Amino acid sequence: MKFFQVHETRDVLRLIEETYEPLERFEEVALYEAFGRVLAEDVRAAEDVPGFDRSTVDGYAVRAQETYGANESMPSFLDLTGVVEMGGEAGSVGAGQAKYIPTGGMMPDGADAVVMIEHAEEVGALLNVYKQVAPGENVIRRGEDVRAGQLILSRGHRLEPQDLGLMAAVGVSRVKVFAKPVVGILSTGDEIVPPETKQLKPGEIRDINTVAIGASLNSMGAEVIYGGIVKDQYEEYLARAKALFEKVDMLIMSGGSSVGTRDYTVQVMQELGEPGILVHGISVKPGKPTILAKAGRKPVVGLPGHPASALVIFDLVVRRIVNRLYDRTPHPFDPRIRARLSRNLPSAVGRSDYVRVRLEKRDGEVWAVPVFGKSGLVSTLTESHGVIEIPGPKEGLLQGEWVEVNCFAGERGIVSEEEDLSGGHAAGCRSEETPGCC
Ligand SMILES: Nc1nc2c(c(=O)[nH]1)N[C@H]1C(S)=C(S)[C@@H](COP(=O)(O)OP(=O)(O)OC[C@H]3O[C@@H](n4cnc5c(N)ncnc54)[C@H](O)[C@@H]3O)O[C@H]1N2
Ligand code: MOO
Repeated sequence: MKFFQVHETRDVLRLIEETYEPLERFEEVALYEAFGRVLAEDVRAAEDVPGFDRSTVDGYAVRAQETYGANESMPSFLDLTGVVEMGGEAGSVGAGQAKYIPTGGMMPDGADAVVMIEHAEEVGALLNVYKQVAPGENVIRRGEDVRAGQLILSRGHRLEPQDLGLMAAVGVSRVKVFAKPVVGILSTGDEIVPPETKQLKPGEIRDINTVAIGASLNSMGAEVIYGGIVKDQYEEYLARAKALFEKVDMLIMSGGSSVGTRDYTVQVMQELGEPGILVHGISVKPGKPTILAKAGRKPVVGLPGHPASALVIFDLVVRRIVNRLYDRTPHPFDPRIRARLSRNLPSAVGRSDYVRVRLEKRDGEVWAVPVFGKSGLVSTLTESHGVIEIPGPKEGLLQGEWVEVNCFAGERGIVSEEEDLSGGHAAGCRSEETPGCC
């Protein structure tokens, strides 16, 4: 009799960290091409940013102590000695003097604060100052943003727009990044036909997983080689898997992961090379029949055929493996949103359950409403914004309990404007289109 030797989720996650190694292929790219790429080395600032003291307002560069006590009825009077030009030398401000300075202009020597133009008045060559300023007021100091020698970004960091801006500021115009991992995906099943198929024959279904998993990989910056659909026929499956395996850094197989008589994925994966199968069966629902293997240095994953299972396991397992290829430390907080559970959820002790939920706003609070449905139903995913975990040791969760919703990555988590849940964005979420969840 065949059965799964299921592994605890936490053991599988540890095994992923310990087993799979970073890619050793790098390339150098210009900043303009670096968005979304993962740094292959630490980046340090070679110089201070800003490189000189700058004004943060349009106003007058002064010596702060000469404005002390100034107010509307008793202004300070200073000699106006000139104008600071943008992008040029600023000269100096002596005792009793002031210079006009635009926002971002270089502070003249001797000046230590800027009076905003709203609080001063030019009267010929004199400046009346109506409000005192403290030393450093309205000034960004040299090196206040970044210090020369400072570590600004670490290896394994995925570059966001603000990171590119920071590197531009310190004069880093090209960066060494990990090569995009090339990931192959192969779907198996006699009943699976391409999505373009107009007329399905009895028993046929269109391939959902290839495109959905491919897009999930693209969202992580991977390059995808679509291996197509292969019949449940061992020799053909093995030949196609071997051919694809040669071209990729990681191989994903969808379907045939269970223990049925025509489920050949385990056998095929075992044939790809040593050390072979590491895990067949994880104590999760959905996704129990997941298979993890390694052939040489390359990760090989067998995803359960049910589309909802395949995508939940992508988020739980495959995402982490791709991050290992990038030597990327997971962000300390994933985009999550706290919500209250709308109903009791029982669960089997010893198994981690991942329950799809839709987020709803009721009386000013965000509620997580379970979206039930078998893992073969893909529409349950588009109706949900994320999943909640019921950890292995728990018997379930209670109605009204606060839960953390692990939001689906990218566009799968869109919450429409009418349903705007948080009035803002979840921590770490930068997408304009996904208030509350991203
Ligand atoms: N005796 C047992 N049978 C099953 C068990 C079990 O523990 N004992 N586990 C069930 C679970 S849970 C899952 S999940 C599935 C996983 O099965 P496979 O990975 O072998 O997948 P298939 O049998 O090939 O397909 C399952 C289901 O999904 C559909 N499918 C497959 N590929 C695609 C695709 N690319 N796009 C859309 N849909 C796909 C396929 O038609 C099947 O309906 O095993 C259970 N069985
Ligand atoms: O564990 Mo399966 O993946 O529920 O359908």
